Amino acid sequence: MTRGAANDDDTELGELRSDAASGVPDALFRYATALVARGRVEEAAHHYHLAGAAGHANAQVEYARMLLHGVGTDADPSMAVEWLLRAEGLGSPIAGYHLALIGLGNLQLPRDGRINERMLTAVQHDYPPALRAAAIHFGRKRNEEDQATCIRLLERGAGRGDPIAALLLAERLHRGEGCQAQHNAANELWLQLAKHGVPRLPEITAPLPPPSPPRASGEVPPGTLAFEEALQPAPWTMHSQQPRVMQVDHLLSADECRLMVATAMPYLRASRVVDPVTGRSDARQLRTSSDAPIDPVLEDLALRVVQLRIARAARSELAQAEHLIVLRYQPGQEYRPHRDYLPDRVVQADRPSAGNRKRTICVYLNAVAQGGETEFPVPGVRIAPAPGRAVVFDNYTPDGLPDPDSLHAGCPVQAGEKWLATLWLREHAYRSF
Ligand SMILES: O=C(O)CCC(=O)C(=O)O
Ligand SMILES: [Fe+2]
Repeated sequence: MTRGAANDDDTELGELRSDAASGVPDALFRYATALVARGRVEEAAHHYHLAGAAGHANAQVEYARMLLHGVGTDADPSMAVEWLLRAEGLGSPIAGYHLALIGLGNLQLPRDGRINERMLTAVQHDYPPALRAAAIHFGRKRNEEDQATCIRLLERGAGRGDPIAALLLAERLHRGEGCQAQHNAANELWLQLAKHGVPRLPEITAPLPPPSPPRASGEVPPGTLAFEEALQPAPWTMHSQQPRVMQVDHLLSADECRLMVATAMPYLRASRVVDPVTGRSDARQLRTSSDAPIDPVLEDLALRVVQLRIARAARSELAQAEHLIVLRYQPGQEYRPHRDYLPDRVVQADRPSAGNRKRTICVYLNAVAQGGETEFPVPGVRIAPAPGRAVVFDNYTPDGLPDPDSLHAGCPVQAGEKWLATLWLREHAYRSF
């Protein structure tokens, strides 16, 4: 039960309700927002819809987000796009940001040049999630100008209250990445964050990823937003042909690894895995780590770009990916030998049209002091964690059957922590946008 739902003393809500009775769009919007804060999402969706229909752009955006994620109403991503286009037509840069986010999936909207244009508009309007995504984008580049842009954008985001921008900025200031080291400024940021209950990130450093190969249209000049760079599949080295096991080095930048850890930290819980025999999600002993399944509601554009990059490194589409999982192993924790494909009954119960988990990609997010390798006992392959490195492997044989030889394990961590991001990739589209 939610706080306000059973509370007749909620005078603030009562006042907002009587204001909303006037039918004035902004009053409807404010009432809906108060309802969301009290967890009354069905009523909120209804009132956002009313305000949106009356031409309130921010209500249109909020209603669209509810349609996109099926919160307070049935999920209807194509209707969500229609409402966002309406709001964008009324001049909302936030609507444009959400359209860019949807466009990355290439399902409800084509993944075209509009993504960069919309992002740029949202950046120019100082919308914090857009600032964060642009900062991380420029932070991958090797030239000084883009590195300085990354710092400036993180400063703008942090100044507008984005805790993740502040965390990323503090790490860069502390280490002098893209700027002179400024320990006092970093400490001040950490102090402010701690006051809001935001802990420091674990230590994550990584070399800058290699520059992406030039496009047909030539090099991207500094200062250009070009998200399509994430589409270029990174080269891999083959460890085994049967089953196929590949390694991709320097896939993610330090900012990208830190973003994943920062997003996951508040949601970590003891891991559960699907028991291959019972199909039940209670075999705790198989995986002793903690994990954070990242609900798509939590995905900002930066995290979508990173996932797109990861999916493409596995020669797959973002839409085929199940929801991102971030895992943390502490000393002694491990993921015992297992296979990632699901029992048929689980596939039947969860998006059967997507098929099974054909391929997996795991990305190591930090340097593990000792242990934590990913081991494939059948081909005898062992891959050591390194920040930004990925391991890609097939769970299916080339003839399209579950491959028992895909057996693998996350070896026990002996010292330090291991952070890992996993995308399980289905045979067909799993996501709806
Ligand atoms: O921790 C590892 O190295 C392996 C993780 C894994 O097997 C998975 O996430 O499916
Ligand atoms: Fe696995």
